[in-house]
Amino acid sequence: MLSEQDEHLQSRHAGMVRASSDFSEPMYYEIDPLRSQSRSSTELNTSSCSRSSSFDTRACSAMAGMGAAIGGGVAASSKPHKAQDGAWEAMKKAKERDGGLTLGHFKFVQRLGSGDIGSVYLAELKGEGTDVVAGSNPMYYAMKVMDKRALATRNKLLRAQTEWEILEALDHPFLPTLYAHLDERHFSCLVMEFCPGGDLHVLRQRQPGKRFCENAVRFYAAEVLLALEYLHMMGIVYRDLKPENVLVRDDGHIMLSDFDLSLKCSVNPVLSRLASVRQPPSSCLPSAGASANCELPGLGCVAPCSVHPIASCLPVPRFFHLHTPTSKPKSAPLRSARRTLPELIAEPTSVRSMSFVGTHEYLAPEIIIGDGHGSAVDWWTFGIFLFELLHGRTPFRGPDNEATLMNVVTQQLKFPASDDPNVVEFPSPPAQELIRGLLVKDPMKRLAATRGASEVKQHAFFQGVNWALIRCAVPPEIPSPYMPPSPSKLQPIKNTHNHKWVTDHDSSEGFELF
Ligand SMILES: Nc1ncnc2c1ncn2[C@@H]1O[C@H](COP(=O)(O)OP(=O)(O)OP(=O)(O)O)[C@@H](O)[C@H]1O
Repeated sequence: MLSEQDEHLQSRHAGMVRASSDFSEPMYYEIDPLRSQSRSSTELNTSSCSRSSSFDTRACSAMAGMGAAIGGGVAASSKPHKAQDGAWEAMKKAKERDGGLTLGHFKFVQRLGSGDIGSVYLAELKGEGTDVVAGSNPMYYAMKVMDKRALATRNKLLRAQTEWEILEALDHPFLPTLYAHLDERHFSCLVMEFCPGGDLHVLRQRQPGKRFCENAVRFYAAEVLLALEYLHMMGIVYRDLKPENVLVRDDGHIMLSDFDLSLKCSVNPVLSRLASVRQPPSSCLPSAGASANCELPGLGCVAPCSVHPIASCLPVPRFFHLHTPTSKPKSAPLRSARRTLPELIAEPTSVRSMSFVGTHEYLAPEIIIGDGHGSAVDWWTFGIFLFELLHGRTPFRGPDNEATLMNVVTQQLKFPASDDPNVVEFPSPPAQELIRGLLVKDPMKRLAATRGASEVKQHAFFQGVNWALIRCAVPPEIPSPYMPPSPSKLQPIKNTHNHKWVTDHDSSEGFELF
């Protein structure tokens, strides 16, 4: 018999409910009635289902855009934060040497997964990474391969185009680097950074009690928060935050993936003087005693208030400022100077979309009600994400999708009682307060609705996080180095759209697609 968790896991990639987009014109509507509850992303349009001429025009220009680089392989524009990246250098070298990139430059090693608009493969750049001294050090990439005909017949061209445009604009340590876009006759391919650590949904299943300790949650949430902050600053509302879309890099840091449901809009970042910094209730601040108990020598961790055993798991991320009872208290002028530091507010507050997009358990009430939504939906999903990482389930999940949606709109948020009789409160009071602030049903009253990420960063739950140095912090878990499957274990790939797939099981060449 399958446990609830296993069933939940099984249904993650099956069962799909999708339809239109942010363009006012609806495109299609598909439902898989066999699945009562799925974790797939949703793209439903609440209006009628006729296709419009304006869609056709935009879809045609999207198709033209995607075809503009046929055969050449368009490398994404410069990515300053990838200056020292070997994968980036190898790609540049191959491109300069051969005057462009094609699918022929890659050896396909295995299928990593598939989503609504394409499949993602692990691909190796042929002939690169072989070093006489260091030996063979293959350059791996994740390649999202989209069948252009399938995209066109399923009205997904604009989705694919949006994802490409967004990926091309990104340059952030916790967001994917687009190394190249290959536009071949049948396929449109996005070549991105490969994350060998899987996703946070899978990683959570491996934790004791299938939930992360609070320190780990703080680490992952802090990195996701920085990624969301950057996206909002770029005028991108992500709309699909869930553990499945948070991938783990080889160094244990995260990468937010999957932008085909994102919304692009304009934003006007402003620098404002803080009137006051939200101070946590004194009961939430780590006491000297708690700090002494939970601190590991040399790790500089501010321990969370909770004394739950899960919250004290090891290793403690090394991304907090050192707070010890012996730390010199900050002087009053320094404290007041910090309080009046200018704050960057880059929240695209004026954006409005009527689309029904997201994942059922993560949908914000305003999306379900259909009142129009904006960037506040990302703060709602951030609250659900925190809850799920801490508790191993989302707060409003019902027996089926319809019940889930009803619960999101009507049910009060409740934290499950701790299964440990010695623990009075889990998660810690600051974690509960943050989640409550994010899961306010009225988007106007939701935490971060106006001041965005800055407001969340100042919350007591993140107290002591060294935001500037998170990238150098020690993550809760570092994945083991990636080992490619032996050629005999490679599975043939189904050709679903009549294009030619060649599998080569007898050689170490993997398989290729044409
Ligand atoms: N850069 C990557 N490194 C490693 N695995 C990846 C990478 N990108 C995607 N994957 C894997 O491929 C799968 C498919 O990804 P994709 O972004 O196409 O769709 P999805 O997130 O599953 O679904 P959808 O687009 O329908 O919401 C993911 O579930 C993930 O496991």
